[in-house]
Amino acid sequence: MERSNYFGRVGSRWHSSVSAKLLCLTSILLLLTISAFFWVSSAGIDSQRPPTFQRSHEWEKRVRQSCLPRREDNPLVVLVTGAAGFVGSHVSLALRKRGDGVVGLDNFNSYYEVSLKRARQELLAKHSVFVIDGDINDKFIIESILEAVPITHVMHLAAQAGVRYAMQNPQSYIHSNIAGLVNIFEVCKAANPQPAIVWASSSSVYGLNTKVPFSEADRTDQPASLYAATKKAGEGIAHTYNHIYGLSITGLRFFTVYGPWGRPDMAYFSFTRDILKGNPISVYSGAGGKDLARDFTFIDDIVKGCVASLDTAEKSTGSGGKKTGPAMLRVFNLGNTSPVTVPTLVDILEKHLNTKAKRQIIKMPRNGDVPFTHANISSAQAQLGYRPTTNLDTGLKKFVKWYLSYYGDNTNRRLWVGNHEKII
Ligand SMILES: O=C(O)[C@H]1O[C@H](OP(=O)(O)OP(=O)(O)OC[C@H]2O[C@@H](n3ccc(=O)[nH]c3=O)[C@H](O)[C@@H]2O)[C@H](O)[C@@H](O)[C@@H]1O
Repeated sequence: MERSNYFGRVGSRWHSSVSAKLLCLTSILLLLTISAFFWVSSAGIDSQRPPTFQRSHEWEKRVRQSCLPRREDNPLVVLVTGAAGFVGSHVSLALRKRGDGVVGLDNFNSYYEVSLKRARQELLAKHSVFVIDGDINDKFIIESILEAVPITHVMHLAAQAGVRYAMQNPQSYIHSNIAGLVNIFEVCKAANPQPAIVWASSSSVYGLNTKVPFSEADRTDQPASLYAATKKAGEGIAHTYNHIYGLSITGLRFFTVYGPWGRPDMAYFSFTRDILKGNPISVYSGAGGKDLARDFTFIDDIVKGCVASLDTAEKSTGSGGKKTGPAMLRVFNLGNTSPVTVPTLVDILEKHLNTKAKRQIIKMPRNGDVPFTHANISSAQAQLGYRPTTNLDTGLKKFVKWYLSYYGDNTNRRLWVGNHEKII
């Protein structure tokens, strides 16, 4: 055999075995690259988890304990978002006290003093309600909660509230009231079984309407603030998730809610603080010097409306994102049906604080405020048995009692107002 041929043949055999090895090596390398790519990208999804949140057995145990019902007759198992907030903490407490399972979620942001939110969290912990530190935009946390326990209802109260702040920080309203709401709906529609949802809309959707009292069937095309616009958008988004995925959704249009453990950014609260400190208060007046008015609604009445909405919410009809039939979609006014002017609010505060206010009457700034609100609650009365019982004088007396016990009548405490801290 010619050497050259031999080597030729050997060479060609050698070449073919080398190329086979090379091919094999390349495909292994290719396989490794592809799997590495998927591992990294999945790691990328995992690494998107908030560094603070780790789903552990200890965490799951705390969630399950918090959701363990304490009554037999059809207890609810409710995820309350915004549970360290004003309405959220009251609703969580009411549900837990009657024996439902409750777990909370709150991002403890600094829109107002975080210490007040932590104090509400401590109060809930004393009643075995676990409030998880987390943001409604974090899909992983919400999926983890729904996987850890059979959540039957989501009471979605987490939001960027406040009509006037929207002019300072518009993005915060998109982040919480649009993106956050969609995220809640997204996780719920994919859950199996899908929970029913009750969420906080707002009386501000009535905007510049002049027909009073405001009814749910009225057009709501004139929002006066970005806040109101995000709440109106939320109602449209709710319709979409109900229509496509069969989510049972109830929207609640709250009317200027006030009471103990309230929000320091609201007038009744900030007026109280400033009256006690001897600081002037700005009382806005409307066109032609007309007094502004609100249908102020006491927190205990609002809580009854929230709980009745949960109790009457029909099940969602979807399963794992697929709708199997028409689902409940509702919107209710939760107000007091008796508007009171802002100057009268100040009169009542002066009486209960036994201190004269230093009033500065100023023209209502173009800040998203509306001249008045007034709720027609016949729909909530008929379908929820909602009947508000606390008038403003009685409610503010209870608020002032709480305020003085929590802050003391003149102690220097650090308060977050807007996004800066100040001594009150
Ligand atoms: O009904 C609602 O849905 C809304 O009620 C309140 O919004 P608002 O009615 O503006 O409540 P406050 O900020 O407490 O204002 C109450 C009244 O006091 C007036 N005001 C406010 C602040 C101030 O310094 N002076 C003043 O006269 C406002 O114009 C308004 O007429 C809440 O802040 C919103 O989150 C909620 O969505």
